[in-house]
Amino acid sequence: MDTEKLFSIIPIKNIKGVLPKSVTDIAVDSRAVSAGGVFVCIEGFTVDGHSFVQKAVDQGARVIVASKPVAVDLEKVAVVYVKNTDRAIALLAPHFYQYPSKRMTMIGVTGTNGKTSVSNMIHTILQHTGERSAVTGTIGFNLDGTLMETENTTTDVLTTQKMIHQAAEADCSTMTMEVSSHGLVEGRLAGTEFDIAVFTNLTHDHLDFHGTMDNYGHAKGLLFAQLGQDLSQRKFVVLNADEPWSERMEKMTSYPVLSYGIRREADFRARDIVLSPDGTSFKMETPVGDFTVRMNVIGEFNVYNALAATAALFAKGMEMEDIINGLSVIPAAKGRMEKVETDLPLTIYVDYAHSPDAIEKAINAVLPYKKAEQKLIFVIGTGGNRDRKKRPIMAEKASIADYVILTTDDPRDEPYESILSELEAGMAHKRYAAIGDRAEAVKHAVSVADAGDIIIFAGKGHEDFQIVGHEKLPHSDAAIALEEAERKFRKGFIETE
Ligand SMILES: CC(=O)N[C@H]1[C@@H](OP(=O)(O)OP(=O)(O)OC[C@H]2O[C@@H](n3ccc(=O)[nH]c3=O)[C@H](O)[C@@H]2O)O[C@H](CO)[C@@H](O)[C@@H]1O[C@H](C)C(=O)N[C@@H](C)C(=O)N[C@H](CCC(=O)O)C(=O)O
Repeated sequence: MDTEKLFSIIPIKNIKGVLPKSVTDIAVDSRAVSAGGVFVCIEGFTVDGHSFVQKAVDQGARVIVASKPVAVDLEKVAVVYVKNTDRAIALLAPHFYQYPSKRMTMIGVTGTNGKTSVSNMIHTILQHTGERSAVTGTIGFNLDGTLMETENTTTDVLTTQKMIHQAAEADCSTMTMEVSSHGLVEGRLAGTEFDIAVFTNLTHDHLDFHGTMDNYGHAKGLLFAQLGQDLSQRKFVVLNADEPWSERMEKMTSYPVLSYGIRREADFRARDIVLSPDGTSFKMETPVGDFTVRMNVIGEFNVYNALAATAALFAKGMEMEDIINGLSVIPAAKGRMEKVETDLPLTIYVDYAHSPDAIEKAINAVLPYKKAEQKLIFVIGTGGNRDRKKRPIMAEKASIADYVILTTDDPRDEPYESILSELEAGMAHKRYAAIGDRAEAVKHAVSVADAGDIIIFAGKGHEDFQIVGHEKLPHSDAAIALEEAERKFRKGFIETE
């Protein structure tokens, strides 16, 4: 890109050295700098990008954007000094990629729970009708079937613009993004203009970051500001009518609202819901008539997710028949009440639930069809050095299960004992074990299970690691549970080690 054009978008304090005529790329991570590119130094929470300038130069950077003095060979590299590099990259990133969000229908999904499932439902339904679609969030960036890993649910502003650009270049008609409150507050969505904003719910989570529920709710509402002002485009807000926070969200936007729900009046409302271990069916009342929905995913929470996805796609202008057809092929989102395939006499689910509300939803997904003779064994863990207030509330919610195993979920460098004792404080009965090592906790869950029982492993979901200390160790609840179950239930099982 022409350098003068690129930097015309930001206020500059001064420039040292000579700017090249053009630059090839832009990076905020020194490890991602390419020859002839720009490196923008970001002052992070843990490290300061200014300390990686030499690395960026060694990688071939031609221009450095900095807010503090940096020592470089000005014969080879130019330095653009700005007041605030966060602000600079928020402007440079969408400018560099030519505002790609304007080239597609952009759907943003926010809320404490349901973001991943709703986003992936929207994506699957679109693909089912042959539309090219991209989706990004906790599970990664899925561009027309190819999945790429991402660091965060909502990625940094540069990665976000790059992904949107890639989706637009691949001729996707729609991109759906999971939007986290961290992402909104930290400006990771600067330059992203959404057409449809979906809000699912707001329950206790991330209060270590936001401080209060009011701040957390306000952060979620920032998504509505991302709808932009281009009124020639169809714009809608989709709100959960059964969620008390939706009333406040509605006051934060002037765009038309489509509501969905089960318990209260809504534009998209489910009734006659039948929940079973193999799927869910219900009648959906919509502004254009009633439809029968059959889905392979389980639990009432997935009825809410389906309603949210339907309202968003209706807002986009999709035919109801196509939406209903698409809902019938939705697979469980990776790690969201995902049934682990096995012919052993156990029903095992892995779920990402790591907030009190999500735990309640996971348990309620199986209670309607759990037989009296079946035990529900529930394994929960919480992360170390994060939102400690939610720990006892999570354990209290988990107490509905017949047997609970309290453990850790990325303990980081917090001792097991403090995590477990804060969880134990919330337990409403004594039918539980507290085991810090997650692998041992998983094995214990299988050891206390009888044939026919149900086990839910909550917290890790799609993740295949456990962060202990500063190390990211490989870990899979499903793999450990299956191995243990083979040993316990399969006659003639031969130990391989
Ligand atoms: C607290 C927080 O938001 N941290 C985010 C932040 O980290 P940070 O400010 O510490 O940045 P850093 O990693 O120290 O790096 C600073 C700068 O140096 C650069 N650097 C770094 C190393 C190097 O060798 N070279 C280099 O140039 C980095 O690219 C960066 O530009 O910027 C990083 C890069 O964008 C994020 O990955 C990181 O998210 C961390 C991993 C995180 O845990 N975030 C959580 C709190 C989060 O954002 N969660 C939400 C919600 C999820 C949910 O809904 O459950 C999410 O959207 O994921």
